[in-house]
Amino acid sequence: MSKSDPTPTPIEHRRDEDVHSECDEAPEAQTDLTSPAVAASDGGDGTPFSAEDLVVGYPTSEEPVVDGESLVAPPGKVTALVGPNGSGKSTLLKAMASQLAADAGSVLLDGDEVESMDSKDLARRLGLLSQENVAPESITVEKLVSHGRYPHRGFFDGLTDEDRAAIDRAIDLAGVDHIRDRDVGSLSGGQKQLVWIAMVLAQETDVLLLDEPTTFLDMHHQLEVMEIVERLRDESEKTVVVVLHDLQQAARLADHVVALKDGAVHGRGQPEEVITEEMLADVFGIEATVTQTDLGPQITPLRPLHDDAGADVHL
Ligand SMILES: Nc1ncnc2c1ncn2[C@@H]1O[C@H](COP(=O)(O)OP(=O)(O)OP(=O)(O)O)[C@@H](O)[C@H]1O
Repeated sequence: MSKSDPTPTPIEHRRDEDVHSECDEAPEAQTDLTSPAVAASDGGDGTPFSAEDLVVGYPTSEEPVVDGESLVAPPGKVTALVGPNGSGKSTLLKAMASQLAADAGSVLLDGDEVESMDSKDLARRLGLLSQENVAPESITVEKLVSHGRYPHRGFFDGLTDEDRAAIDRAIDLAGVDHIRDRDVGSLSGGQKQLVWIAMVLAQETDVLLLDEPTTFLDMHHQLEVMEIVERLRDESEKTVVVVLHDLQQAARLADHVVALKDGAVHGRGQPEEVITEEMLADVFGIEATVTQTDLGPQITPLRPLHDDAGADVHL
C-alpha cells in the first residue's frame, strides 16, 4: 500500500517500473555468516519463503537500496530483520511482499514467484503489516479488521460465517475486543497498531511479514505482540519475517536473525551467532556488551562509536 493510498486492502501490488535494474553477484559461500544457505536447514513444517539476488530501489534513488541480496526465511520459524535506520529493512520487506517491484531477482513463496501471482491469490497466502497504514474516515475497528478478509471474498460477497469467525479470532488474539465498536480515528497510536495487527491476522495467511509490529506499544503490549507471534509460529507453523528495532526483542523472539547495513546482509544465523559485540560495532556503530544467557544474548548498549557521517565520537 502506498503512503497516500487510504484503501485498507491487506496487500496491494505496486510495481514501479522506473526502478533500477542492476543485479549484483551471487550469494557467498555457505560457511560465510552472510550466506542465505546458513538459514536453509533450520526450517520446520511451515511454508518456504525466500528471496534470491534481489535488487530493489526507488525512481528517485540513484543506486539500488537493496543490491543483489538473498534471504531464506526458515519455514514455520520467525526471522528477525534488524539494522540501523535507512538500512533497507522496509524496502526489502515490501519487495518480498511484491508491494515494490524488484529490478532483478525473485521471491519464492512455496515455490511460486510472488511477482507472477494474482494479487488476491498472493494476499490469501502472504500478509504484510506495513508501517504506512492509513485508515479511512469513520471506520470502526471491527469493519477495518474485516478488510483482512478481502482476499477470501468475491467483490460483491458479504461476510460468510467463516469470515466472521476469522475476524473474531483476530480481534481476540490482538486483544482489541473491548474497542471493536470504536472509530479507528479516535484511538491512540498503540491501539491503532493493535488494530492493524488484527487486520493482518484476519487475513489468515501462511506467511506473515511484520514491519515493526511493536511500534507505539507499551511494554505490556509489546510482550503480548511477541507472544502472538510465538503462538503463530508454535501453534500454526506460520513463517514470519519481522522487522524489529529492539535487538533484545529480536534475540528473544527470533529463530533466525538477518542483520542489514546499507542494503547488504552483514550477518545471518541464530540470534547468538549474529547478535555479537562485533556486529553491534560494525552494523549499528555502537559499543555494547553482549552476554550470552539462557534467554539468549543480553545487550547493554554503552556509547555510539561514530556519528551519522562516520566521524569518530569522542566523549
Ligand atoms: N519512497 C521512497 N523513495 C525514495 N527513497 C526511499 C523511499 N523509501 C525509502 N527510501 C530510502 O531507502 C533507504 C532504505 O529505507 P528503508 O525505509 O527501507 O529503511 P529501514 O531500514 O526500514 O529504515 P527505518 O529503520 O528507519 O524504518 C533509505 O535511504 C531511504 O531514504
